[in-house]
Amino acid sequence: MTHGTLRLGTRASDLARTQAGTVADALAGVGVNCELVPMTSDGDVTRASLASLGGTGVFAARLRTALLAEECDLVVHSYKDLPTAPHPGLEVVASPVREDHRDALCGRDGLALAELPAGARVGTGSPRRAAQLRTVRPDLEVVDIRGNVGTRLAFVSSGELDAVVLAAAGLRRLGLDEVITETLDWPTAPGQGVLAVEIRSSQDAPLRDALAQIHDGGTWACAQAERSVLATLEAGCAAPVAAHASISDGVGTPGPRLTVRALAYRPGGGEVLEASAEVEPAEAVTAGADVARRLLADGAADWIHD
Ligand SMILES: NCc1[nH]cc(CCC(=O)O)c1CC(=O)O
Repeated sequence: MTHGTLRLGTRASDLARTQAGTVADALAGVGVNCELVPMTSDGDVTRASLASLGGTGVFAARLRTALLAEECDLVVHSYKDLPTAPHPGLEVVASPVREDHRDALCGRDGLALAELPAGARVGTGSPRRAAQLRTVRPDLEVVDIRGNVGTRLAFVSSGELDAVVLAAAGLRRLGLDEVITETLDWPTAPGQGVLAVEIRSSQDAPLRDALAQIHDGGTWACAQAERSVLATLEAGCAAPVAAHASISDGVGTPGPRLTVRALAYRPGGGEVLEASAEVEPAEAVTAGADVARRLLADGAADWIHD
């Protein structure tokens, strides 16, 4: 690397900065110093719906523009928020070890999902979480919310909502574990809890070598399987789709196995399609595409694309 200190581009939210900070710390551990370059995107400054801003790629787009313009040397995304189409001139090259992939219920008065009274108001901005809530608890009122983690939690502390559902990863990274009243065991969004480090395709071997040292191959294989589901479904991160992969340790067996499970939910809840596969980790992408095609063959497209 020609530069002493690398410029690491991040969205400006507390969570994004914390995520970027974990990458900066990991790089420092392998002898590479970074300074954070926080950037505000349209998605951060408006209350308009994500769809009206041109979809879920708005957060990533700002960082990618800055990376291509050489305003920074690398950027950190939540893999969950990154569109599946590759971006010309850029490459996602590394993911550190995955944080908790699960969803978390943050309820008032310590309440778990089954303990919420009938008619309780539960906030989420995710069509997947809304469909899952409606399936498990059709008697609840699901309320569409937006905003960063602090804004969402404030709906509960203010009494406006009885609970919100958030990614456990974000809460844990922010040190907010104590607001979690239940970790939910339903399947989650492709890439949830995984960070994606992106650089320019033209960048040099020393940077790539440093990133290889903070990379986790198992996390990567799982994320690629999950994203392959999304790509094959031609779904965005706002689709009512869950995909989760995990890897067995391989101890006492011929080698590790990757299991990928994909689900599509009827947006109103109550109906779900499911497919899964178990393969060698090297077959992650093929397995993800395979389970997605089985969902499509079973009629998932109507739920995903409306
Ligand atoms: N779509 C917003 C978003 N993107 C990534 C995370 C959390 C961290 C992660 O999943 O890696 C969140 C917040 C949430 O879903 O509660």
